[in-house]
Order: sequence, then structure tokens, then C-alpha cells
Amino acid sequence: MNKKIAFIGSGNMGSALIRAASRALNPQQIYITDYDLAKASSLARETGCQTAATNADAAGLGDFIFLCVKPQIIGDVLHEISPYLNRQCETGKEKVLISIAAGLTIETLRQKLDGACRRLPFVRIMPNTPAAIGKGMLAMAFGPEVSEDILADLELVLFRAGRIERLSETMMDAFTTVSGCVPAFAYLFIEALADGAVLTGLSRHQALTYAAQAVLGAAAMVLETGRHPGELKDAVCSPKGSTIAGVSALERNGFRSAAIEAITDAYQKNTELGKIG
Ligand SMILES: NC(=O)C1=CN([C@@H]2O[C@H](COP(=O)(O)OP(=O)(O)OC[C@H]3O[C@@H](n4cnc5c(N)ncnc54)[C@H](O)[C@@H]3O)[C@@H](O)[C@H]2O)C=CC1
Ligand SMILES: O=C(O)[C@@H]1CCC=N1
Repeated sequence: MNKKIAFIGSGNMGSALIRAASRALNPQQIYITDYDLAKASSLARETGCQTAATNADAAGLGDFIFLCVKPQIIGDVLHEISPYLNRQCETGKEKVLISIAAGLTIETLRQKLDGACRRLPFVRIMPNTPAAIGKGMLAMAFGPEVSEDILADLELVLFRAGRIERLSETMMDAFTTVSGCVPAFAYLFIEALADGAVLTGLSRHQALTYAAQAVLGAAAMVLETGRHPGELKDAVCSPKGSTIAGVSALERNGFRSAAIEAITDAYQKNTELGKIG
């Protein structure tokens, strides 16, 4: 794949995708830009990618243009790069736009483009930050104008981010919640488990390592055995044992309903983000 890839925005999520893409391709194929150019330059030095001085330059250089800015800003960026995309549309150059913004539909984003570039193929992806180390989960939604060749190339750019699935756009807000947001909830859980372990005498480093490894192992058991998490939980709880005492404390404190409401509240917010367009 010899296409050029541009990233506009190299913050928390953009930088994770840039790290993944730079492992999948020759990093010299990748152009990074950001409002904060020092941030883009430092990441370019670390990954071997190139920098683009402006959003317009990035849009001009990239065959695939990733938009990795906040949902509140992406409309302005699309408006800003439209003239440069239009110039290239006139020369018959086929570019592909890719948004990672939570909530915003492809149709809403398309309306932010001015002129002929409104017809360009547009893909909406939803990654999560573990993409930085190849352990991410990523969904792609797209319309009929996006060819199989484009999708295959996009998967080549992103395969080092982790697992990739194609998803109907109607499911993207639900996916964003259970995949994009959940790492934060899991970090909170791991941190709290480690706090408890420090109370029982382990060092902070030991507590974080053991708690994180236990959560990692449990997640892998769910994915790799296909067994229901309830059944796996039962296999840890010995009669009159310590684990069931801990499970009881979690239930007493509303752990399950807190987790369910974390998902439903975050989902609600994702749908609201979609209305800012
Ligand atoms: N952080 C996460 O875990 C995830 C974030 N997302 C989506 O990723 C997008 C970016 O979010 P984060 O990376 O968390 O935010 P961030 O604030 O870390 O990164 C945004 C970057 O955009 C840059 N920026 C701001 N205005 C700009 C402009 N006009 N032109 C070029 N660059 C500009 C900022 O300097 C910053 O580096 C959002 O749309 C969010 O919905 C999606 C999945 C997960
Ligand atoms: O918090 C946010 O809005 C983004 C979307 C998914 C993860 N982070």
C-alpha cells in the first residue's frame, strides 16, 4: 500500500492511531499535523512520521485524511480544508476522509464540506486508546460510495491498532460507549482495586501490576473461551471463600448498576454530541 496518510489532530486518540499506523506502514508515508505543532513534531520525531505545517497541507498531501479533532471543532476543520480538497477533486484525485469523532454521523459531517468534495468517500471509525499498543478495538461505518478497495487499504493502515469490525452506522453510538469509553471505566476499576491492595500491604507498583494483570487475564478468558462471565465468576468463588465475600461487597455497593448506568449515561452523551453538528 503506497498511499499517503494524513492525520489532522495528534492528541490522545490521534496519537494512538498514528503509533499504530506507523507500525503498519513506512512512517514516511504518514503526515501529522496539529493546532499545537510542537506536539505533532515531537510525535513525528518519535515515530519517524513527517509533519505537515497546516491542516490545508495535510489535506493536500494525504490520500487518506484522518480527522482526529474534537466533535466541537471538526466542522470548522472540514470547512477549512474544503477548498484544498476541491482543487484536488478537479484533477480527479480520489481522497478518502475518515472521522473518529464521537456522535457525529457521516451525513452531518458531509454537510460541513463545501463544494465538490462533499461527494468524497467518507468513513466513520471509532477506535479506543489501547490502539497505541495494538490492543484496541475499532469499528468502521461507511456508505455505499466507499469501495471494497478503500476499505481494504484502510484496514492495512489500521490493522496494528487491534481488532477491527465493520458496523452499521446506526450502532456507532452504542459501540462508542462500550468500546471507546470503557477503557476509562476499566482504569478506574483497576486503580480502585490497587488502592484496596495497598491497604492490605502491597506496594503501589505491585498492587497495580497484579490488579491489571488479573483484569487482563479475566478479559482474555471471556474472549478466548467464549464462556459466559457469570460462569467464569462462579468458578472463582469457593463456598464460604474469600471471593464470594468480595462479590457480596461489590453487590452491596451497587457495582453492577453503577456499571450499567456508566454505559447508559455515556451513551446518552454520545447521542448529544451528535446533535452539535
Ligand atoms: N480519547 C479517546 O479515547 C477517544 C476519542 N475519540 C475522538 O477523538 C477525537 C479527539 O479526541 P482526543 O484525542 O481525546 O482529544 P485531544 O484534545 O487529546 O486531541 C485533539 C487534538 O486536536 C488538536 N486541535 C485542536 N484544534 C485543532 C485544529 N483546528 N486543527 C488541528 N488540530 C487541532 C489539539 O491540539 C489536540 O492535540 C474526538 O473527536 C473524540 O470524540 C474517539 C475514540 C476514543
Ligand atoms: O469521551 C469522549 O467523548 C471520547 C469518545 C469515546 C472516548 N472518548
